[in-house]
Amino acid sequence: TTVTNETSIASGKTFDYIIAGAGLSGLTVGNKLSAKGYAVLIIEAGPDASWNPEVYEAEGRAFGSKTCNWQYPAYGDDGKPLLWKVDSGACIGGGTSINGMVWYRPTKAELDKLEALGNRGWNWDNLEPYMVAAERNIPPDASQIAQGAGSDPDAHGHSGFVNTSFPTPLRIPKAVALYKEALPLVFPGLAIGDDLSNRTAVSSATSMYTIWHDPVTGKNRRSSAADGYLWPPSQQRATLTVLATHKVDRVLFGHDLTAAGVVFLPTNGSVPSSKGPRVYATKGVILSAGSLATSAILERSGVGDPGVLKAAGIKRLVDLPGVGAHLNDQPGTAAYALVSTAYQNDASIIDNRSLFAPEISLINVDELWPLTAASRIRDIASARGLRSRAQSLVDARAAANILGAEAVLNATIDLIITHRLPIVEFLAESGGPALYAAFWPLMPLSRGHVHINSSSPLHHPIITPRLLQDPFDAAIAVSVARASRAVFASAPFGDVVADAYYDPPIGANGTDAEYLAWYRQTMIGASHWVGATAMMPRHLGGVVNPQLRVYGTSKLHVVDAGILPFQVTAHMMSTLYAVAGRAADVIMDCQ
Ligand SMILES: Cc1cc2nc3c(=O)[nH]c(=O)nc-3n(C[C@H](O)[C@H](O)[C@H](O)COP(=O)(O)OP(=O)(O)OC[C@H]3O[C@@H](n4cnc5c(N)ncnc54)[C@H](O)[C@@H]3O)c2cc1C
Repeated sequence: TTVTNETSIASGKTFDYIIAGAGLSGLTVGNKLSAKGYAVLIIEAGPDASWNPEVYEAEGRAFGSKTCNWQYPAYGDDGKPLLWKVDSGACIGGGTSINGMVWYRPTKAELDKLEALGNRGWNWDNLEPYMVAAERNIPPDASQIAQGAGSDPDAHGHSGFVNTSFPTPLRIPKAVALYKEALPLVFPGLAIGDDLSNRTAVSSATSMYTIWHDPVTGKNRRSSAADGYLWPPSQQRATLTVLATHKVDRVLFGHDLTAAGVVFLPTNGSVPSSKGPRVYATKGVILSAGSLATSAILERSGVGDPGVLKAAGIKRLVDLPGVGAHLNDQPGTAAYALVSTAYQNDASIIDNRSLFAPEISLINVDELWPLTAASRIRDIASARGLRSRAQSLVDARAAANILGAEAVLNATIDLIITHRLPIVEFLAESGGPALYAAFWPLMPLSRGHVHINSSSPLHHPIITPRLLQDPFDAAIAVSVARASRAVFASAPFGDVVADAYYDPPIGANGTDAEYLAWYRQTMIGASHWVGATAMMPRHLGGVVNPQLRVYGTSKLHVVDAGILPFQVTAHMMSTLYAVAGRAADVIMDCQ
């Protein structure tokens, strides 16, 4: 495999396939296509950062690090910048080079819902084998099992390329034991188990990560998409070329809007975009630049909402208002409890290591609202149509998007009500002088958008997250924030916690308005962006069809997190490796 920064490797040349973005999806698809003998070029905007311990050491990355991170600005509806920046992978490996590495699987119900939204073939039965194929699970050892870790062999793959395992040593075992005792007291019915990938039996467990333990250095190492699909000696092949530090500007179309290649340029801006070199593809162009960048490439190529294209000075080729609409992420924040001084130096309670969230709990409506679940569900079910209409009118100004928003909303409500899928993720942690919980609504109904406002590929996309705009999301946020305080105020923490209401200093009698105001002030996106190029029927505001082909074009596909129309109730990677694996087969079948 050739990996280079040299423009000349691609300039003026012809490949079978060109892929934009060497992140999770681009590397998975590129690996599979090149294995079949196709000549594949992947163009990645960022560098190869595999030499950097911030990337390869699982615990080497400081929070908010700029290494391999676009740190995109985000904006409110008023166009003013928000206080937080959006983390997004910016080197070979994409998000998997900087992410939190948490690994567990989604459920059958939600993957089947992809198909129910009009995407034939995209269901659990077809995707699960790809999840299995991607993973190489390393079971816990006896001491990890004794501390609550466990791995159900049926819920994992065992001979893939992405390593999954528990950290050595496990983190904060005494605190995790207290969390396991306290959480079901506050969320009655929560099923504490040993493997969150087996969701038929478990809804809270010790976390597993995409890591492996290196006995030579004694450190936990990240297992990124590049570690799995690009660097291994067994995966080297003459048919794969990766051009790093170059950005795809736009797609070149031939006759009948058939994708024929791309214009690209060095990410450092050393070549003006009007002079960007071209590279050609005979079989297709695949956009895998991620939820936050693929829609920008489409828009610069003339595919998108006519209003957006006009404002950016781009000639319209395909009227596709779903591009950049339906953007969705989970709004997260954290609440802290002060640990009594006697325990502040106890490493089994506070270790200040950075493998995030040693215990993860997934909480459903009955557990969040034990006394009022039925009436809450009635409220949300009766308001569903009105809500999506109002929201989408603000978002996208297009009829198809309103219908699409409604279809997604109905699907989500069905998953919450009929399948009792979780609505909150609760992550147990400690740090500094405190124990703390981070949390977010897991399947938020609010939706934002991401668009360009200029034709330059060197300008960042304009991300408008619109987190917590929907009243249902806001109600969940307030309730889980309150519940987090109750966890730290519960009997199991009696000895360890000195102040359950340490930060924010809002007491048990704080009002909903106070909790909501604090939540809005402190929240950031959980980095699980989906929806910007949704796989849905075109009349619902979809951008790609079930073959992942962009509507109105030929030989142009999107394969990345943006094609998911809604959140899954698991961190993204397990689903995305499966989606990308199947996508490669679907795209080859199109030939
Ligand atoms: C901070 C953070 C923490 C996360 N934690 C977890 C976690 O614990 N568990 C989990 O499962 N998921 C987690 N995720 C989410 C997960 O990493 C992403 O969902 C996943 O990487 C998305 O894959 P993708 O292929 O869509 O895009 P990415 O992996 O982001 O890849 C897109 C690539 O395209 C490149 N690119 C962008 N624009 C262009 C262009 N114009 N031309 C060429 N290349 C371009 C980017 O540099 C990037 O390398 C996290 C993400 C982040 C950012």
